[in-house]
Amino acid sequence: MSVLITGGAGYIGSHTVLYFLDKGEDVVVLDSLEKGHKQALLDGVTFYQGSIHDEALLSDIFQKHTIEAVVHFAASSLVGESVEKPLDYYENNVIGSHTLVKQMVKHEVKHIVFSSTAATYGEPKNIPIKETDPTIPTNPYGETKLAMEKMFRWCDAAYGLKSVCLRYFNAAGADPDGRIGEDHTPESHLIPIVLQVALGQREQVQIFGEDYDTKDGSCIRDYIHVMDLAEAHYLALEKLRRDNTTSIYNLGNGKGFTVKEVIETCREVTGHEIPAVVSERRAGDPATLIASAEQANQELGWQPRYPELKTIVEHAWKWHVANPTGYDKEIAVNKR
Ligand SMILES: NC(=O)c1ccc[n+]([C@@H]2O[C@H](COP(=O)([O-])OP(=O)(O)OC[C@H]3O[C@@H](n4cnc5c(N)ncnc54)[C@H](O)[C@@H]3O)[C@@H](O)[C@H]2O)c1
Ligand SMILES: O=c1ccn([C@@H]2O[C@H](COP(=O)(O)OP(=O)(O)O[C@H]3O[C@H](CO)[C@H](O)[C@H](O)[C@H]3O)[C@@H](O)[C@H]2O)c(=O)[nH]1
Repeated sequence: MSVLITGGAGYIGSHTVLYFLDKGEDVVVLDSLEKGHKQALLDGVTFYQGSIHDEALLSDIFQKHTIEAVVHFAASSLVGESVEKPLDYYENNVIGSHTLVKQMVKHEVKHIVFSSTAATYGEPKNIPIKETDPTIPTNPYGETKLAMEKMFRWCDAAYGLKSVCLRYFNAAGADPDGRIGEDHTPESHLIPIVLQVALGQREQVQIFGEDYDTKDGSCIRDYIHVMDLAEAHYLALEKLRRDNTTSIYNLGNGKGFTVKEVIETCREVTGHEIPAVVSERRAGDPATLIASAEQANQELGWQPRYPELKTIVEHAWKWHVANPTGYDKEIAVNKR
């Protein structure tokens, strides 16, 4: 029995593949490589380069392998881009997932673990945010993820497809052993951008707004280690196998850090000065996003192993120092 991991060559997907392999799972990866990296896949992974839109390819994969469950990362996930190109986001995230799920139903695959996001909440009513809080997305990206969550609920009622939707807060860090890391082009996430400044690849980091209602005026986010996310996917799959029920969980540390605190931690870890300038707010950024992950703690038995921001930055820094230009130019094929 195999687990199909879509988007498995991307940042969070590749770390999850690593975790699943370490757990002895048989993994099949489908990724278009539009954003992902072949080099992020270690030896021994069965890999198909292609799209979740490709029905024939999906059908082929479901016929060739005995797929027990799907872990579905493949998506477009830039908030700003989604505002400019909503139709692209509906196409890749909603229509793409619809095509995938249709094939799952056809081939009687009954379990899916889905990458959802804190962006489903929009501007939060309460901090920390609970799964039962209102979901009113402020951008098309969050809206498409919420649409998928709802589709899964109806698919449970109609076809018995059981899903676990994981609403991640801010993924960060890298494999502690330095085998793989984060390489997005263009990079939009705070921590890798700050580390690129430390590496001398950018002159400075921009702080998007310092007039928010927070302790130092910059936005607060809940940063969660990518390997802790990977583990949560495994625990979600185990829960599906055990209980066969549909559910939704927040994944975060329950602790928030301002943009300025993140930059300061990066200065401590790297020993570099890291110039920062304050610029305009970025459209669509809520002031504060902090997860209540109590439900995942209790029902999945999930406890983050690397909750400290310093550790998260240290692991990211280790990979960036070893791979200053990311995968394409520096890294050879990884060996487990
Ligand atoms: N990074 C975060 O902080 C964060 C937070 C919340 C949710 N998420 C979600 O987690 C998932 C993974 O995020 P990531 O940061 O690893 O992104 P990523 O871009 O690194 O990974 C996504 C992968 O999916 C692949 N892909 C995209 N469209 C595809 C398609 N149509 N067919 C096949 N492959 C396709 C890309 O090539 C890429 O390898 C996404 O669904 C994202 O929305 C990410
Ligand atoms: O150069 C930068 C980049 C980011 N930021 C700030 O740093 C914080 C974190 O920004 P990221 O871009 O790293 O992450 P986001 O919080 O915007 O988004 C992440 O979390 C979201 C859920 O909250 C979505 O799921 C999304 O996919 C995921 O990337 C934000 O306040 C942002 O304004 C800066 O100040 N300067």
